[in-house]
Amino acid sequence: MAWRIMTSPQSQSGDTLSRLEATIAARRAADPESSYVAKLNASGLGKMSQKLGEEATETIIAALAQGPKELIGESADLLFHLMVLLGAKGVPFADVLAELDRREGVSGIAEKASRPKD
Ligand SMILES: N=c1c2ncn([C@@H]3O[C@H](COP(=O)(O)OP(=O)(O)OP(=O)(O)O)[C@@H](O)[C@H]3O)c2ncn1[C@@H]1O[C@H](COP(=O)(O)O)[C@@H](O)[C@H]1O
Repeated sequence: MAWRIMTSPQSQSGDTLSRLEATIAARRAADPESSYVAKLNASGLGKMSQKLGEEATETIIAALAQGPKELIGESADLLFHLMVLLGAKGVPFADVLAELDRREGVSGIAEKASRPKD
């Protein structure tokens, strides 16, 4: 049976990640004892990058060996940690969306073939 993922009306509006970006910005300077976002920021870019890598690995494991519920959970962790890293680097999420918009309609195969040869 095909899986049907239930989405909330809120997440369908497409601004979930934008709201998360604002929350992360607001929590960055909070008390690391009570805020995970602040704790991550206090620990530095190295730790944030390491967490992103760990969540990517856990997402891969979920995809290969677990079910949709686990894949959804790990994907949420992955996106959250990516948003924290982008925030720490001062990269607006809108810039990432703009890059995706720029790529829209350009086949990955064609784009790769058009790259200059070494
Ligand atoms: N979306 C999230 C979110 N997703 C995952 N996590 C946390 O990410 C961590 C990842 O779990 P892990 O087991 O991999 O991490 P860990 O082993 O506890 O960490 P390490 O000891 O390895 O560093 C957990 O502590 C999760 O609770 C999140 N923490 C916060 N948010 C959002 O950020 C907002 C602000 O959070 P605070 O800054 O904590 O107030 C929240 O209201 C949420 O909207």
